[in-house]
Amino acid sequence: MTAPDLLVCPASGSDDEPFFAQMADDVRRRGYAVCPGALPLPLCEALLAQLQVIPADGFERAGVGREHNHTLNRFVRSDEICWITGESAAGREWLDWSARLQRALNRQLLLGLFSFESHFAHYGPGDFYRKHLDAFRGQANRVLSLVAYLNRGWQPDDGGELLMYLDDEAQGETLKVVPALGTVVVFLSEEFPHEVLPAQRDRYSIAGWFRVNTSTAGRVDPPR
Ligand SMILES: O=C(O)CCC(=O)C(=O)O
Ligand SMILES: [Fe+2]
Repeated sequence: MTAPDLLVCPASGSDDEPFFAQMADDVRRRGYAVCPGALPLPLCEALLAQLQVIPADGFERAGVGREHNHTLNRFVRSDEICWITGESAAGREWLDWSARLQRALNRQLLLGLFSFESHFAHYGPGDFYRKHLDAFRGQANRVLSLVAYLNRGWQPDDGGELLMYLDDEAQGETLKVVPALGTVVVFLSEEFPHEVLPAQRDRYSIAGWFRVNTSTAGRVDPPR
């Protein structure tokens, strides 16, 4: 099992556009991008401060599946989540940043991304999210997954990596992403099974999904 060379995005500069262009290019060429330092540090800090003021009951046990298929399943995932609605300044700043990324991806990849939903996730020591796909071909309108990490000073033996299965069919090539502060991952939701390995310490991230509009008469999807 070998990991491919990582194409690392430029890690400095206040302008997001070079990061967005690199992400679009990587997604076009291979379906995913891993971008250390892509989430601007002031935004990381605002989000970390926001995490500290969310009351304990602001987090809920994460579930699996959508709408009426939504179930809690502790064998699949054991993290807790808090949806980002844009009520806080940090939440709004995050949604603005994601909206700019969405526009850049639409411009460069013509994906027709239409809406975005995202939540904070907290994995306590030992928590996990087993191998899964974020969307299933044919039914899903989740097109592109986005994960941003909010962990300072993550050490190699802290664990908690995102394990991506790059080609499930053939050689079983995988890639481990360290959940370090500011690292952003985007990938085609239907294409890449992935899992979160248990960590030794608290692990914070934001997981989000860009969706296309699959509304038909009488059924509004994405639900609002
Ligand atoms: O936190 C991560 O690294 C990935 C989380 C994930 O796969 C999900 O929430 O669907
Ligand atoms: Fe996922």
